[in-house]
Amino acid sequence: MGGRGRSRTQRKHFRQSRENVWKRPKSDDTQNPENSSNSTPDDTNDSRVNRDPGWQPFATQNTGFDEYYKEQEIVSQEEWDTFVKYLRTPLPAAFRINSSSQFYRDIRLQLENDFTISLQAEDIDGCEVVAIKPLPWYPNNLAWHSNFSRNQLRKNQTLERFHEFLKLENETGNITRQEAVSMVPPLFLDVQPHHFVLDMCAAPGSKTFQLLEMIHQMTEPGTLPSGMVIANDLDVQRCNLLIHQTKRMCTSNLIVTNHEAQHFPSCHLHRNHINNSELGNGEEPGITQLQFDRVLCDVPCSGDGTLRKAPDIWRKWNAGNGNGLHGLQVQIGMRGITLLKVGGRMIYSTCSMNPIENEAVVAEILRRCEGSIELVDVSSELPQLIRRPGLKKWKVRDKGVWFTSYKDVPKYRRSVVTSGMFPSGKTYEETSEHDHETVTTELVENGKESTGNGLQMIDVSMVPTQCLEAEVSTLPLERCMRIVPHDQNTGAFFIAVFHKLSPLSVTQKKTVSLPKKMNSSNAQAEILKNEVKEDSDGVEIDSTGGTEGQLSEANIDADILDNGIDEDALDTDSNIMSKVTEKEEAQPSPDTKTGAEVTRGKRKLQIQGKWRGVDPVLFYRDDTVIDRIMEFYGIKESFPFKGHLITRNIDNNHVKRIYYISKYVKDVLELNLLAGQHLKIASVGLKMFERQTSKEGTTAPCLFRISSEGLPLILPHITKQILYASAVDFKHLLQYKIIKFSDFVNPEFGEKASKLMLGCCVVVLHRDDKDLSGDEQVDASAVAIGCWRGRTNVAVMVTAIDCQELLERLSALKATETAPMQDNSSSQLQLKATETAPVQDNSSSQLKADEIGHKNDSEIKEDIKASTPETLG
Ligand SMILES: C[S@@+](CC[C@H](N)C(=O)[O-])C[C@H]1O[C@@H](n2cnc3c(N)ncnc32)[C@H](O)[C@@H]1O
Repeated sequence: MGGRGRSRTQRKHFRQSRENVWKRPKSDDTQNPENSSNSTPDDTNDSRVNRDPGWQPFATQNTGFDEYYKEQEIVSQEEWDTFVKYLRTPLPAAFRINSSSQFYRDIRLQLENDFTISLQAEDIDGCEVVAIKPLPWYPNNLAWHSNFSRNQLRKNQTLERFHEFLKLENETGNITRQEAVSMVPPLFLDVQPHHFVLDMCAAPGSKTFQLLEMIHQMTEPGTLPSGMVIANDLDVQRCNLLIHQTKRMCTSNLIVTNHEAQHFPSCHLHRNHINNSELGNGEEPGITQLQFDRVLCDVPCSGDGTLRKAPDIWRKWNAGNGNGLHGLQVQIGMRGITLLKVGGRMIYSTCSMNPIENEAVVAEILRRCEGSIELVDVSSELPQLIRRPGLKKWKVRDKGVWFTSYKDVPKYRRSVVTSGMFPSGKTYEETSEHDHETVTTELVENGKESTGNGLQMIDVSMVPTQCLEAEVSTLPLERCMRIVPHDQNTGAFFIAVFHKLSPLSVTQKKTVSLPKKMNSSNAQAEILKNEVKEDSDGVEIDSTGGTEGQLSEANIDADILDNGIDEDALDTDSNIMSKVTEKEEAQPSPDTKTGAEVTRGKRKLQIQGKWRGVDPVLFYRDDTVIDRIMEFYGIKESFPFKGHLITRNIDNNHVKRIYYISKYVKDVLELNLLAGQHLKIASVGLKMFERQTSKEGTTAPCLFRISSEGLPLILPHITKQILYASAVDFKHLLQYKIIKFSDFVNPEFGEKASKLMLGCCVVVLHRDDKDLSGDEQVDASAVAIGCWRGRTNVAVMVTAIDCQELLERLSALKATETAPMQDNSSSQLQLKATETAPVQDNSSSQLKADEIGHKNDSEIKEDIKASTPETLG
C-alpha cells in the first residue's frame, strides 16, 4: 500500500523536478569514480555529442570554484584531485523504502534477498558492478544505493525486472527516490510521534516525508499519533510538489503552508493540550503560542553540493551566490530558533559546501542567541556516516577580493559583506581605532570607493589578497558536520544540530489566559485579536541580513504581523496560486468579494478565507450528511469524527471531498480561524470521503464513498458495508475489477455482497479461506480495498496501478497460494469482465461502461486530476 494508504498520486513531481543532465552513454561506467579511472563527464560529453550533434557539452570546471575552495581549505591539498574527480562524476541513484507502507518489510526482503543476489551476478556491459546495497548508516536497511544509471535500467534486459519493480513501487509510493545525503538531516532530528515539527523550507518534500514517517512510526492501524508536521515553502509551485509528494503518506497530521520562512507566523494551541509540566507557575488554561519540539531549517542555498546531479551549476557558480544568501539563511535560522521550544532541537542544513552559507550562519545564530542555544555534539550518532567537523576558520571573498576580517571591508560593501560572515563576527564598532585606518580609509582617500554612477568598484591593488591569515572562531563549530562526495560516493551536505536551552532574551511570551468567565469561542477570538493588536505595535526588524543587533522574539513576531496583511503581497500570491491550482468548484473565494476588508494594520476576524486564490479551510458541520455517513458505514462512536472534518468549499451543498484532521491539527486550525487566519494553508487533512457523482451513486443511501487514502484510518472504526473475501476472490477482484455476485468462487461472498446496501463497501482480504464469517479484528496486516456494491455486482474502486501493485504483493503472501482458477472459469470471468467494464483500468479502453454505479473513465480522470497538486476541495 502506497504510504499509509493507497493513493492515486501520479509521480509527476519526479518529472517536474530538476532534470539530471548527466546522460551517460550506453557503455559508460562512470557511476563509480573508483571504477572509472579515466572516465570523466567529459567522456560523457564526447559520447553525447556523437549521438546528438546539436547538443552542447557542459563545463565541469570553474577556476573560480577551484580557487575559492582551495583557499577555504575545504579538503586537504592531497585530497583535492580526488574531491573534484568525484564532483565530476554522476551521482549514483539512491532510494528509500517508505517505512509507513504496509508492505515495507516485503519490499526490504525483496531487495535484500532477491535483487541483491540476482543483480550481483549480472555483468553489465562487460563490467562487474556492485549492483545495489543498503546505505550502512541508514537505520533498518531502509535506504539503498544503486549503481545503475537510468539508461542501464531502461535498456538492459537483465535489469528489466528490477526496473519494473522500481517503477511500480515508486509510483505507488512504497519507495521514494532521494539523494543519499538529503536523507541525513531528519535522522539527527530525533523526531518522536508526539512531536510538533516545523519544516521551514520543505519543498519538494523528501525530508517532510521522512518526518511524517517518524511521526507515524509505531502507530497502530486506525489510530493517529499526537504529533504533527507543519511543512512550509515560499514557492507555490514547489509547494504543490510537496503536497503531491506527501499525499502518498496519507496523513491527517500535516499542514502545508506557503510563507516566507523568516516571517513564519505564530500558530496557537489550547493550553490544555500542553503538558502540565510545561505550564509555568500560576498559568491558567487558555491559548498559548505554539512552539515546536523540532524544527528543520533546510534552507535555500547555492547548492554546489549537488554538482554531481546538476552539473549546470559548474557554469553558474560564483562566490557571490553564497554571500547573497547568508543574510536570509541567518534570518530563517533565527525564526526557527524563536519558534522552537526550550529543550527542543533544530537542524540547520544546506546542500552547499560554502562556509559562508554554513559555519558562518551557524556562528551568527549562536552569537545572536547569546547562550540561549547550544550546538549539539552528535559525533556518537550514526557512527557509520562518514562526516567531517565544521571549519573554524574561513575567509570572505567579494568581487574577487579576499577579506579575512570585517574591518577590511570597504564601507560601501558593508551592506553586502556583513560582520556576521566572519569567524569572529566582530562588528565594525568592535574593532580598534587603528583597525579603522586600514584599507577602507585608503580606498576612500584614493577616491576609488564609488564610480559615482551607482556601480561600486574595488581597487584590487589596494585591498588584501591572498595569504592573509583567516580569523579563527572560538565557537564549537567542529560540532557541525560536512559531508564531502569522495568519503562515501555521495553529494555534499552540511548539517548543524541546535538545542534550545532557554528563551531568547527580551522574549515576550505571547500567552493569553481566558478570563474566568469568558469561555465562548467569541471570547477566544477577542483574545486572539487583541493579541494580534498587541503584537503589531510597529516593531521593526532589519531585513538586510546584516543586522548587528539582537532580534527578539517579539520583534520578529511583530514583523510577521505587519507583513502578513500586505495587500500587494496577497495579490501577487493570489495570481500565482490561482494559475497553478485547480479549484474544486468554481466558487470565488469569499475574499475576492471582501478583499477590501483586509486592510493594513487592521485585522478583521473573517469567517472565510483570507488568502486570495487559496480556498478557505472550513470545518464541515453539516450534521445531516455526517450522520448519514456515520449510519451508513456504522462508524463507531469511539472514533473522534464530528469536529474533525473539513472542506475547502464554502458551499455545503457542493462539497465534493471531506478531509479528516487529527486532534492537534484541528486545534491549530480552529485557533487560526479565530485569530484571523495568519496561516496561509495550501493543503491540510487526509481525504477521507468523496462524493459519488455517477448516476447510480446519487441514488445510493450515502453519497460519499470512502477514499483509498482514508481507508486505512477509518477501517477499524466501521462496522457496516464490510466484506471479507477469500484470497482467490480478492485476487479476482483486483484482476477483473468487476465481478457479478453469482460469479464469485465463494458463493457465500456473493450472497453477502448482494445483501449490503447499494453504494461504497470495503472488501478485506480474509487470510483464513475457510472462515469468511467476518467480524475479525482488522490489524496492521489487513489488506483492504474500496469497492462499489452495484445492483448486480461488486466493482473495485482502486487505480489500475494500485491493483497491479497489490497483486504483486499478494503473490508473495502465503494467503494467495491458492489453486489457480480453472481455465474455463478464468476465461469466463475475463469475458464477463470484458462485457461489463473495468473500474479504473485505463488500459482496457475497449470496455464499455457497466450499468452499475461505479466510476467511469471520465470520473477516474477526474479523480486523478483531483489528486494533482492543488488547494484541496
Ligand atoms: C533546499 S530546498 C528544500 C528541500 C526540502 N527540504 C526537501 O528535502 O525536499 C530549499 C527550499 O526553500 C524554499 N525557499 C526559498 N526561499 C524561502 C523562504 N524565504 N522561505 C521559505 N522557503 C524558501 C525554496 O522554494 C526551496 O523549495
